[in-house]
Amino acid sequence: MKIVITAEDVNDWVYKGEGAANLILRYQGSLPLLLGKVLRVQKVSKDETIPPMACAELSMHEQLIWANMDGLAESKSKDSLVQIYATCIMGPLLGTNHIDAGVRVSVSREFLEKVEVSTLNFRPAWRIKASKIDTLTRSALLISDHSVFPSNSTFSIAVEIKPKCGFLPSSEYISDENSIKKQVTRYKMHQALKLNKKQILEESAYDPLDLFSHSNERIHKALNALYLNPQNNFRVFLNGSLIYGGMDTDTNTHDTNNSFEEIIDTSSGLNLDLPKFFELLTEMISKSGVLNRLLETQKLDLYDIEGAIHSYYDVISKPCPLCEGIYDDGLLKKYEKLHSLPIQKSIEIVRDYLVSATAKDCCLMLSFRPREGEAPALEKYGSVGIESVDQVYDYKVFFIDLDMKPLEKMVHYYNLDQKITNFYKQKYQKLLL
Ligand SMILES: O=P(O)(O)O[C@@H]1[C@@H](OP(=O)(O)O)[C@H](OP(=O)(O)O)[C@H](O)[C@H](OP(=O)(O)O)[C@H]1OP(=O)(O)O
Ligand SMILES: Nc1ncnc2c1ncn2[C@@H]1O[C@H](COP(=O)(O)OP(=O)(O)OP(=O)(O)O)[C@@H](O)[C@H]1O
Ligand SMILES: [Zn+2]
Repeated sequence: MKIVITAEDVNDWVYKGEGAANLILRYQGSLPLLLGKVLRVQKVSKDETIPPMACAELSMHEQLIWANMDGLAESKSKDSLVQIYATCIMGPLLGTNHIDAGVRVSVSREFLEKVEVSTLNFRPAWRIKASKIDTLTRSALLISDHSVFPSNSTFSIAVEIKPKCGFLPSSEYISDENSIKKQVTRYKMHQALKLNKKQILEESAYDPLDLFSHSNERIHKALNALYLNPQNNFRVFLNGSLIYGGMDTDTNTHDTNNSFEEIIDTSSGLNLDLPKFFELLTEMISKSGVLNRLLETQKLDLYDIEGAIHSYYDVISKPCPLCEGIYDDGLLKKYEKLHSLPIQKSIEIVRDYLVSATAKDCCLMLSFRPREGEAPALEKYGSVGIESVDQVYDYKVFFIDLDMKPLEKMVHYYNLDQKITNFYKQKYQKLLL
């Protein structure tokens, strides 16, 4: 059945959240087909000088990168691109059972225009300033609401985590002056820059290396740090409604800690105090193994942006402006080695870098509910228990936001990397003085 969403349906769709590139609406109407679904609507930047937020149609060079990749290069619309990319490229890497590419539905221009107005009061001011709904597009993605555990039970809890990059790079192409990148995580260094730009109120103590470690103690520590300073890395939903963390990165949610603890302990019927809540999450993360696959995919970035950027210029057949300004013979030799690789190898380096970028930016949605009675959950769900609680929980884990990153973002990646590293080095040097 072809689904067409028109202006008459606007009251059935309410704001759920948004990222930089998409706005998410939750269905609150009565059509059984749409119950438990969200609609992912594309946005456009209000600043025309900023490159597109996501690939619309593939550029000539992108077609080179994604040639022979399951119909990607031939894909004509952005939605089908998003779907094919999530299913065919990210699926095999992350596990197809953890991926939901959704279905494309038609949306009318009037519907999108009305959504633009109806969501205004719910959107963070800085997001409104930066972007608006793309009213020129004619389709959107209908996806299951993964912040709800699909069952008849009375409630479910979901935790959304944006883990970011979980390893320290060791590429030989990182210049000596940036060797700090091999010792301090990108997340930590970026926090310093974000604080300086007033994008956050305080630096987070979250260390992605803890979350990706195989130590339950360190995973627990990471969750605790995410909880204390959630930014856009941690959110909790009760029955699909946000109860902890915000859509606003600089919202300080410390005041809401008490009510959150009360919800997970008594008022929701979950009966978990905070340490047990984290213990349970830790079990789900460890048992599901999803972070292992995510890390492997992130590690496709073997060359670091300091290496991959040179291959990028070969792919787009432009002289490398970076090599023109390097006077260190040793370093120049290394980069020349990259420039002399066969074009297929350069393409592979850039493609792997982009796939890794998606894996460094996606979110995990872990949803669970206490099992009622003896009945085991469906096979596709996992189950966990912790010693301190006499209860089994059924859970599922889904990745969200597995969008392809545009090739032309490579220059932005290089510039941001240098900015983050230089700022951190400066700060670090100041501290040593
Ligand atoms: O570069 P980063 O690490 O800051 O990541 C960007 C994210 O910032 P973060 O640091 O997680 O707050 C950024 O998130 P926010 O807008 O800050 O919530 C986006 O996810 C962006 O991706 P895209 O432009 O939507 O494709 C992300 O850009 P990509 O680098 O993933 O392309
Ligand atoms: N399928 C889903 N089920 C439940 N909630 C979702 C779903 N998809 C997205 N969301 C919510 O909406 C938010 C924004 O969605 P999404 O990450 O897809 O946006 P984006 O613009 O692509 O993000 P980014 O800024 O990383 O590019 C998520 O952080 C999550 O809270
Ligand atoms: Zn070069």
